Amino acid sequence: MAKPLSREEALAEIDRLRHGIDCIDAALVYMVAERFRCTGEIGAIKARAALPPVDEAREGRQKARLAKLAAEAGLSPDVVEGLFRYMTTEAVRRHREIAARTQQATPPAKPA
Ligand SMILES: C=C(O[C@@H]1C=C(C(=O)O)C=C[C@H]1O)C(=O)O
Repeated sequence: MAKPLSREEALAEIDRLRHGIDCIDAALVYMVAERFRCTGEIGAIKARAALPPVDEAREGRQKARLAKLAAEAGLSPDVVEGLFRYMTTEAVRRHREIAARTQQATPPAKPA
C-alpha cells in the first residue's frame, strides 16, 4: 500500500501536479485557437468556391485516425471522439456563417 502523506506533503504534490495541468491547459488553448484559425481559412476557401461546409468523407478519415491514436495513447476512443466532435461541429457552424456572409457580399451572377 502507498505510504500515507502528511497534509503538507499532499498539498505540495498537488501544487506540483497542478502546475503541470496549467501548462497543458495553456498549450491546449493555443492549439485549439490554431486549429480554428486553420478551419476558418478552409471555411473562407470553401465559401469562395461554393463548396459545402461539411465534408463527411474527411470526417470519417479523421475519426478512424483519431481512434487509432487514442488506442496508441491508452485513451478511450469515445473520450477522443467527444473532444473532436465539439471542435468539428463548431468549425462547421463557423463555415456556415462564413458561407452566409460571403453569399451576401457576392453580387448575383449576371444572367446568361
Ligand atoms: C475543416 C474542414 O471542414 C469541416 C470541419 C472539419 C474539422 O473540424 O476537422 C472536418 C471536415 C469538415 O466537415 C475540412 O473540410 O477540412
